[in-house]
Amino acid sequence: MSASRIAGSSHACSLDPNLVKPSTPLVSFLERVQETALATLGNSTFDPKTYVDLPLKFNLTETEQAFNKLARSANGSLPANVLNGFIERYFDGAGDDVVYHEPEDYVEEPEGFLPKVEHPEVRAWALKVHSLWKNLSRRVSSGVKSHPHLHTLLPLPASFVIPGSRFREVYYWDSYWVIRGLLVSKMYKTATAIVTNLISLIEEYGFVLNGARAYYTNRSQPPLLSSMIYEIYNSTGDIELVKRSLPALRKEYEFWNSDIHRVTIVDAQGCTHTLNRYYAMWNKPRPESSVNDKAFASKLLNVSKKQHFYREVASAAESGWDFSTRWMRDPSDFTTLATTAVIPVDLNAYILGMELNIAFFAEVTGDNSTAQHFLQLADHRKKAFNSVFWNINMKQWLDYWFTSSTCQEAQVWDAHQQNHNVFASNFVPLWMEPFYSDSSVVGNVIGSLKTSGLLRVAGIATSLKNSGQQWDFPNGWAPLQHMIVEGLVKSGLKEGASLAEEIARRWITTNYIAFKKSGFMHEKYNVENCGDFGGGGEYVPQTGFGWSNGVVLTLLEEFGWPRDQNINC
Ligand SMILES: OC[C@H]1O[C@H](O[C@H]2O[C@H](CO)[C@@H](O)[C@H](O)[C@H]2O)[C@H](O)[C@@H](O)[C@@H]1O
Repeated sequence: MSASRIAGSSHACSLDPNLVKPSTPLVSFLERVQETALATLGNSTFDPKTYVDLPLKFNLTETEQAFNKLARSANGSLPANVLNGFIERYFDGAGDDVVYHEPEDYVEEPEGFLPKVEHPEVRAWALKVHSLWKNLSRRVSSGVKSHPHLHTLLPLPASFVIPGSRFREVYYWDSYWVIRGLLVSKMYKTATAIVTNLISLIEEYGFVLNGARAYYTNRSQPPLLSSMIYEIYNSTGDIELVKRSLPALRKEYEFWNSDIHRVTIVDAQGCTHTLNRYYAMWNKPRPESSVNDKAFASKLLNVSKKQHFYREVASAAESGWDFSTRWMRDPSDFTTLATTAVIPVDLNAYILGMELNIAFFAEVTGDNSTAQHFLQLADHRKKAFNSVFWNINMKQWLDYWFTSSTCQEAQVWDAHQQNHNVFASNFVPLWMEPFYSDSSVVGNVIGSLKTSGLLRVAGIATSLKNSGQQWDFPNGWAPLQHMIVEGLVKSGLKEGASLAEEIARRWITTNYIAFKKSGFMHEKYNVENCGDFGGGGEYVPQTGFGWSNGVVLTLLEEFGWPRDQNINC
């Protein structure tokens, strides 16, 4: 459907409306502190996440008692000096429990670093990007390990790389691009340490959490762990890593195929397909954004509507695309988020990747029956892609929206329920071998990508909707474009290679310009007029952020930068 509103009941696909993974008493208490801080300090520079990241100095009971004794005004506020005094006395600073870590495999210029980058300025910049791994490397403090109940930070066994800025902990899908960049930097140990942490989360919680915080235990993020392991194995041949990962990966596969994430759909030919969706085990405000979520929910009239909305919000966070009109029935109304009613193309592409990677790992470790089993699962999913997602007219794969609330029962496929809006995710299947190796599919997809409107000044945008949401135009900085680029290259088609190169050139150039003009770690940079790329304030590459560093280094490795190639637009 091309209309911007997507049909269906507002309660599509709720299983058990009460399905919730309880959070800890510390998280609930810190949400109260967050609420008081907002009432006291006001909205202007308020970051709710800061408050749920505060480590306790004393035990929770004592802290809570002291907090309850503070005299509040009717709206719940405190005098600012009282609040600040309380926070200073009872808490360490947000992030004090995440300490710098000196990566043992970091050297200033690794041997064989980016041989194809000859341009002296670009090379110097690439080395600076490389040096950021040092700035972004962390481990948990010893206090987190000895007194875990005082921290929302989870006690991970190894070091990790954080995205940066307000994100002071390791994130699931960010780690994929971080690891790709670390491999370019020849930092194999650092890359493996990240995977060790993610595996430990599966061992503890049954899945990889959104991020390593107590308030992220109700959801995951796009499942890219098997791809991280695949890339490390490809670079190092570390078969021991593969062996120790396999049980965890199979556990993660079960998580994504459990009742909450699994959906069935009967196609136009009467064949039944099993696919997956995002679904958070949560129906309350996200603790790290509690005050914001509550403000949105305030217009909803009853508790069950609010709970439903909160689950859709948390499920959008599970998608990594928080937030985008992609998940909204009405793009102008945030409370119409309906993430759990969508069967997303990209999620299913990642799970297809997981099936193929598990099959590959089983094969290299000599477990042929597991390999065969997962190849069969991948084959079924490939068929589902063709029947459920593929749109022959648009020549791309489209998200599918449920029509009714009974996603436990198989639904019958209806062409009108494909979402005809264009998103970068519509092209992510190109990253997968069954699709990039099919030259007629790739040929068609290249044509539709070129005319999609997604190709912009900084590469591929995430969406075309100018909604003000983080993952929509003009803010959509798209790490996903790296996957699309890789698929285009792997297709072996000349046209694919030149389109990939063009996308990479745009991403690298605009990131470089942003760096030159405002340095690293700006939250937003307005690329104004970028010569033949166009521009006009459309895109804001986040130079210096963990995953954008990874994308820059990986694209530079693939495409290089000749001495005589212009870098200024
Ligand atoms: O605090 C709000 C949200 O922040 C995270 O999401 C965003 O940052 C992540 C880290 O870079 C990134 O993985 C994600 O795609 C971004 O949208 C967090 O993951 C969310 O769960 C959280 O609600």
